[in-house]
Amino acid sequence: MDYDTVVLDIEGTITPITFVKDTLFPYVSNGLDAFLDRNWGSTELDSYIELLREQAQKDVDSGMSEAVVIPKEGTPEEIKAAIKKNIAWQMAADRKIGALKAFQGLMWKDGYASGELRGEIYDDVIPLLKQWKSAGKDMYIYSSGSVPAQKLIVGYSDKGDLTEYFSGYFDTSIGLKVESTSYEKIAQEIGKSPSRILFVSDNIKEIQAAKQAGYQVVISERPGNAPLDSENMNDIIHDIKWFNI
Ligand SMILES: CSCCC(=O)C(=O)COP(=O)(O)O
Ligand SMILES: [Mg+2]
Repeated sequence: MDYDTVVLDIEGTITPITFVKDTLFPYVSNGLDAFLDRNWGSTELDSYIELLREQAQKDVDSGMSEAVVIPKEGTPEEIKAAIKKNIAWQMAADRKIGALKAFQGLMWKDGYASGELRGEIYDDVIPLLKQWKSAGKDMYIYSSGSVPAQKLIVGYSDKGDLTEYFSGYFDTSIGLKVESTSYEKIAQEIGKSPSRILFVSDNIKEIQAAKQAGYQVVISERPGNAPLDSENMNDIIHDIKWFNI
């Protein structure tokens, strides 16, 4: 494989899915009540609630009967109850939607700052980052987690601050990870030909989208990742030890 740029997924690739499901998500679910009470009325929180509200309206408009609307008017208790219901619903569905991901990132910021959270990074990632760096390759992250959340997970990781390795970060504001146009836009933004970029992810749909955009691709197969659908794997490089690339 000959490439000069690497784009990495986070969950299921450089970070165990268990860290996200068993640590990051419960941090949000368990701390939401207190977080809302602590920050209620702040301009920052209001802007994130507005994103959730707009998304909920879009969901309703697109016919999602289970969507939970967040009212603009009402007592703080009524509005908070709707926010909690909205977030619980979205998190149960593990939605990769910008408004939810932004809100999660906002809450995680406190956890990383206090030391309660520390990003879990697979041991084999560090030697690879070093190898790629010394070979002059540029490294980026593309994750459904918000860009601030990405910077936190690699900035406050159990392997130290890894931000020095990354030239940039992309989230779903550039487009969904399962759409090939997102990868085309990333290539344009970083000024590289897709054929010179290697994308690594655990998600076959993301891999297929990147491949369709002309990227080189490698699937990350980690313990605990969702089983890969072999029917969709025909012309996709499948390397169990993706760190051997
Ligand atoms: C980087 S934020 C924590 C992980 C997360 O919420 C997420 O959705 C990660 O998805 P990915 O695209 O990295 O598989
Ligand atoms: Mg992933």
